[in-house]
Amino acid sequence: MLSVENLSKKIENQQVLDHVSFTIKKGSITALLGRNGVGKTTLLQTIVGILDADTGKVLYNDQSIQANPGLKQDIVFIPDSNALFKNYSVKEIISFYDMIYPNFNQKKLFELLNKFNLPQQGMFRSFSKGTRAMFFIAVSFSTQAKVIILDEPTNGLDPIIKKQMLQHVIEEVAENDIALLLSTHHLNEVETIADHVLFMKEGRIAEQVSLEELNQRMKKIQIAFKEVHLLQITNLKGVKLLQQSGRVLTLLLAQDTANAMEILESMNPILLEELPLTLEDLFVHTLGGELDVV
Ligand SMILES: Nc1ncnc2c1ncn2[C@@H]1O[C@H](COP(=O)(O)OP(=O)(O)OP(=O)(O)O)[C@@H](O)[C@H]1O
Repeated sequence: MLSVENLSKKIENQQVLDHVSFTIKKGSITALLGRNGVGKTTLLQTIVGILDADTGKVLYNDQSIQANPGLKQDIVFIPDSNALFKNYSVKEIISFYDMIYPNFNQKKLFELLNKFNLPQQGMFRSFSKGTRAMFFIAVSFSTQAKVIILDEPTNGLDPIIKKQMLQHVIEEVAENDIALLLSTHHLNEVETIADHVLFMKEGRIAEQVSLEELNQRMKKIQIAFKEVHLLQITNLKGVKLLQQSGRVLTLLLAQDTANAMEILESMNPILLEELPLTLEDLFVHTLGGELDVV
């Protein structure tokens, strides 16, 4: 539905986006993940044309957005900061979106404001941070755009409203065949709602996969041996040590899982147990290094 092809962008001589390509599909939620400063916000802003790409294209239903700006009526972007609207009233913000999006549904907006206990009038600057964030999430779905792009949408939301909001996002995407792309640092939220993940590293997409595929491809295990040297384990192809606690090793089997399991079993472990794989394991594996990645 929305394809990004070879998008590159330099800012002040820094290659912030480096040949980024991926596709997001309707009825699907894709999470854009990456460490601070890898280019997530720049990517989202370049997709929607707030920033111009140096090279590359963004296609909506196979048509270039740059060449057909009218296509943007089907795409809505909600930035992580809504400071731009702080001097506007709710009424003015609604008029603004109503003017830009021909299918803007005010009835739906007021239903959502009601559902989430959000103010229906007043100056935007008088709202709390969480209320502002929720307000714009409600606005995004009310545009009835088919592609929704949210930059760190849950920042500032308390756990209860966040849970309600994430549930609402899942329902909207499924019911209205929306393609939703969101950037976040909160991996637990991604596990709750996303079906695809884009791992971004130094301006490039390091990996795009479905969570289902990742879970099939990788395994996390706990294993302990009486007399096997650690190096014998960590030298095995595709085996990564996540943690060591005495004799007990927590391993991520990232490639050729069946073969790695066979070799490990042949070493007569005194403990071998499969553990649930978390997105944090995958994040650490894909983006490398330390555990304090987000
Ligand atoms: N207007 C700008 N001027 C100079 N450098 C910029 C500008 N915008 C972005 N950058 C640089 O581009 C890189 C990517 O920034 P970006 O905000 O896209 O990262 P991010 O992945 O969204 O980070 P975070 O997770 O911290 O929000 C950073 O090194 C940043 O300093």
